[in-house]
Order: sequence, then structure tokens, then C-alpha cells
Amino acid sequence: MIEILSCSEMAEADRRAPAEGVAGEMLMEAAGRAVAEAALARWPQARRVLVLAGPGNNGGDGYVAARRLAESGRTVAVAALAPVEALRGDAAVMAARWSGPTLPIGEAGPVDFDLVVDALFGAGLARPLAGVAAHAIGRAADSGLPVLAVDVPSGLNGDTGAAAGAVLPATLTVTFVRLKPGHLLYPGRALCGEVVLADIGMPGSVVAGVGARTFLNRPALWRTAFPEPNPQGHKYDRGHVLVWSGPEFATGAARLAALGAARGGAGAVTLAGPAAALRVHAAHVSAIMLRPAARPDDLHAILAGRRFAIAIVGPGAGDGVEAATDAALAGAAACVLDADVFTAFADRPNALRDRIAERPARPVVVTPHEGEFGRLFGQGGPAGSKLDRAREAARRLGATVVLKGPDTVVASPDGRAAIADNAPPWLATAGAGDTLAGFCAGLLAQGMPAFEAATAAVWLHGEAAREVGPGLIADDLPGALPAVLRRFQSTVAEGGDSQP
Ligand SMILES: NC(=O)C1=CN([C@@H]2O[C@H](COP(=O)(O)OP(=O)(O)OC[C@H]3O[C@@H](n4cnc5c(N)ncnc54)[C@H](O)[C@@H]3O)[C@@H](O)[C@H]2O)[C@@H](O)CC1
Ligand SMILES: Nc1ncnc2c1ncn2[C@@H]1O[C@H](COP(=O)(O)OP(=O)(O)O)[C@@H](O)[C@H]1O
Ligand SMILES: [K+]
Repeated sequence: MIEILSCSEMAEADRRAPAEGVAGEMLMEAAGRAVAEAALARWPQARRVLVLAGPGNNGGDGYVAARRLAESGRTVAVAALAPVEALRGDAAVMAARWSGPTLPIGEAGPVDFDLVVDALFGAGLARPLAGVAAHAIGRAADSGLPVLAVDVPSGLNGDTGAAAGAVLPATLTVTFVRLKPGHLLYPGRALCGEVVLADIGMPGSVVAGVGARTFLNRPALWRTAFPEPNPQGHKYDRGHVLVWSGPEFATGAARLAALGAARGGAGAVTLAGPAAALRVHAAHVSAIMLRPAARPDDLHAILAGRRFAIAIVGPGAGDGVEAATDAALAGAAACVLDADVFTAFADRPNALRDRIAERPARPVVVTPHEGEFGRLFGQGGPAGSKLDRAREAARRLGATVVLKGPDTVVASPDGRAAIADNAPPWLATAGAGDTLAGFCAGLLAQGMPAFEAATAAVWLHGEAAREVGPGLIADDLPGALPAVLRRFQSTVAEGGDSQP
């Protein structure tokens, strides 16, 4: 279940379901039942439940949950935002099946309850919450009671993970069919609390028919493209990664990228840069080769001598970064551009785009964090959610974009995008991004396509950080990769996934 559906894609699936023999009423019954079951499982001691019911289908789910909870012996009251007569379609049907107490929302406070079920607004939120609805969620939030959100916390935009107005933070969110971007993108991810994805009987064929282009970043997304070493191969079959190293006193970043590339599976890795910098590298590395390049332009000759090389430029690149980028784009089979590249091309994304466009068949992966993304694009840069911005950036640059953070988005120029949810907070440490650039290059070197290499690298990076645990420094990440790869390979052998 790796597709992520936008609110409109989910509505499209709803519209298509009846043609496949699944009526809306069946879906709503199943959704409300899933909410009630989750409430009973998570809060078995809660005797009195207040259900906040909105004017649309989210409210309809709430009426079903109210009935199911009452049937299981709970004392339930519905606080309705709209009079029952105003409801339409399936929601009206479900409200009619509810025979327990219903109060106008302004008259029902969360006093004397143990749990609030938030079924005010879901995927149909059309504007910021105001008036009586905003007042009601304010009271629910202030009550300190646990909140179970139906589909998404009311007030949260399910597509963007942002809230334009008031929002009711949830302890637990029960959503249906597939995750939405807002469950994964911050601040939405935090506002959802724990997320339970319930199967409500939506046929897989209906979901497939919607043609989603956004995915959860899990091995299922890229496993079939993951490189398998040829038993009879030699090291150069697994590619050669060339890392441009800046000056003597800033070698760490390039070295982390080089180690990342080697652990990521490249057959050979070379650090190229000024001799003084290479002397520093020499004191630290053994498996990594060193190649003097007094000036970035020397990279042209080094790359010309290689049939297949992946270049990393940016980590600790220093002054010559633009020339090094030019040489890499001109001579490497694929490039990973990071860090200083975004400073060199600050406010000139079109200059970078034009250079990338000169060799359209050679994949380029760019790996900015939010600050670098803003620096590169400047005023007039891509707008909208993190997902929208990464997608638009990939389209504009003609490159695979890895927009890093706790909810890293990878976007391909072909429109596909993936959101990661496995990075622990201690991954936010100096040098972690350099290692990620290396992991990505190591996979590109083995022939993995750019979107798959970038998504796999991001996932492995998050897993490596979990493997190390709190206290992690970036130096730990390359060495943590073998354990992660071993686990990944054994789940592949079993045909499974290390995470669902
Ligand atoms: N396939 C699915 O995923 C299913 C979805 N279902 C539910 O259907 C929900 C979507 O239903 P709807 O499309 O009816 O949308 P909602 O129930 O989220 O809200 C739509 C209603 O709220 C009004 N509204 C929107 N923003 C408002 C605001 N700020 N202030 C006041 N009124 C506002 C709209 O005019 C409309 O009447 C999902 O979130 C989910 O809970 C379930 O019934 C089961 C099936
Ligand atoms: N709050 C967070 N939780 C999890 N991962 C994070 C968080 N913030 C940043 N990261 C990850 O940490 C890494 C930091 O990279 P970056 O900012 O480029 O650092 P550096 O340039 O020092 O290498 C990225 O992979 C990013 O996705
Ligand atoms: K809700």
C-alpha cells in the first residue's frame, strides 16, 4: 500500500467504487466501524464518548462510529455542526441510523466525556475553520481529552500537511484506503498523532485506476530496481564514483560522501582535489583512492579517461564549485549535486537547468535541504506544499530532487514523487547530508535509475540512523549500512518488506 492519494484522488476513487460493486454506503459503514474499533482498542477504559460530526461524509463516518460505539456499550453523544436535515447522501443515511442523543455543537461541550472523536472535516475541507466549528475544536483541545481524528485532524489540509486556520491535534488518526500527503508532511504528521490505516474494502483496481504518482518511500517502491552484484563481475562493473574535494581545511564533507558512496556499493571511489587536501584525506581513508586535481577544470581530463563515472560535487567543495559542477555535468555518466552547488547557483536555477539540459540522457540528482532549496530558487521559486515544491523543482531543473528534512521528498522530472517517514530526529546532524549524497551515488554507480537510487538512498539513510540510534554522528552512517543492507536483502529473499 505504497500509493499516497491526494484528497481529490481519494474522492475520485470514491466516485469509481460503485462501478466495481462497492457502494459509498458500504465504504462509510466500514470506515465508521474501523474508527469505533480503533477507539475501543486504544481506549478500552473510555466509557463516555463525544463525537463531533460535520456536515459532509466525514460527519457521516462519525455517525457510524457513534452507533458502533453505543452498540458496544459506550455512552455516546453526537455534537452536530449541521442539523441532520441538512446532511446529504450517505451521511444523511448514516445520521438517520443513529438514534442516540444529538446536540447542536454549540451546546455540547467535552465535559463529562473520556474521549473525543473528531469527525468534523476530512478530505473535503475547503477553507480555514471559523466560527462555531473553530470554537468547538478549541474547547476540545483545551479539554485535554484524547482525540481520535477521523481521516485527518479537522482543520488540517490533507494534501499539504498544513493548517490555514485552527486545527484539532489528534492522539490517534484513523484514515482509510491509502495515506494522504498530509499524514506524512510536517506539521501534519505531528498533528495526526499515531496513524492507523484501515482497509475499508476499496478494491485495489479502483485505487490503481486513479493513477497516483505519489508514494510512500518503502522498499516496495524501488526493490525491483535495487542492484544485484554480478557473481562474475569485477569492481568496475559496480561503477566508479569521483568526489570533488575542496581545500585542505574543509575535507570532512567530501570524505563522508566518498565513504557513503563506497558503502552504498560503488566498486571504486576516488577523491579528487588539491594535493594538500588529499594529504589530509590520506590520513583517514584506505579503500578510497586519491587523485590530485589542482584545479576543478582538471576534472575534465580525469573524467574523460573513464567510461563510466558518477560524480559528486558540492560537499565541502569550496570556491571552485561552479567549475567542478561544469566538469561533472560534462563528463560524468550521472551526477549528485549537493551543498555548495546551491550557493554557487544561488538565484540562478535556470543556469543550472541549462547546464543539466545539455546532456539530457545523463541523470542528475540534487539534494538540497530547505535552506539550500530557498537559496537556489530565490524569489519566484516553487510554491505550495513540500511535495508540490519538490515536484515543481524537479520539473524546472530536469533533475531528480531530494528535498531533505524529517519528511524528505524525492521528486522525479517525470512527475513521480515519494515521501519518507523513517528518518529519526537524531539524523539531523552535521555531515549526514554528505553521506546521503554518497549513498545515492553508490547506487547510481551500480546502474540504478535516478528516482529509484535517490529514494532507496533516502530510505537506507534513515534506516542506518535508526540502526545507530541516539548519539549518532555522521561518521557512523557509512559503517551502519551493511547491517541495514543485510536485513533488507534477507527480506527481499523472503519476498517481504522490512516495513509494511
Ligand atoms: N474513500 C474514502 O476515503 C472514504 C471517505 N470517507 C469520508 O469522507 C470524507 C470526505 O467527505 P466530504 O467530501 O463530504 O468532505 P468533509 O466531510 O471533509 O467536508 C465537506 C463538507 O464541509 C464543508 N466545509 C468544508 N470546509 C469547511 C469549513 N472550513 N467550514 C465549514 N464548512 C466547511 C463543505 O462545504 C462540505 O459540506 C473523508 O474525509 C472521509 O472521512 C468515508 O465516508 C469512507 C470512504
Ligand atoms: N528533524 C529531522 N528528522 C529526521 N531527519 C532529519 C531531520 N532534519 C534533517 N534530517 C535529515 O538529516 C540530514 C541532514 O542533511 P544536511 O542538512 O544536508 O546536513 P549536512 O549538510 O551537514 O550534511 C538529511 O538527510 C535530512 O533529511
Ligand atoms: K476529522
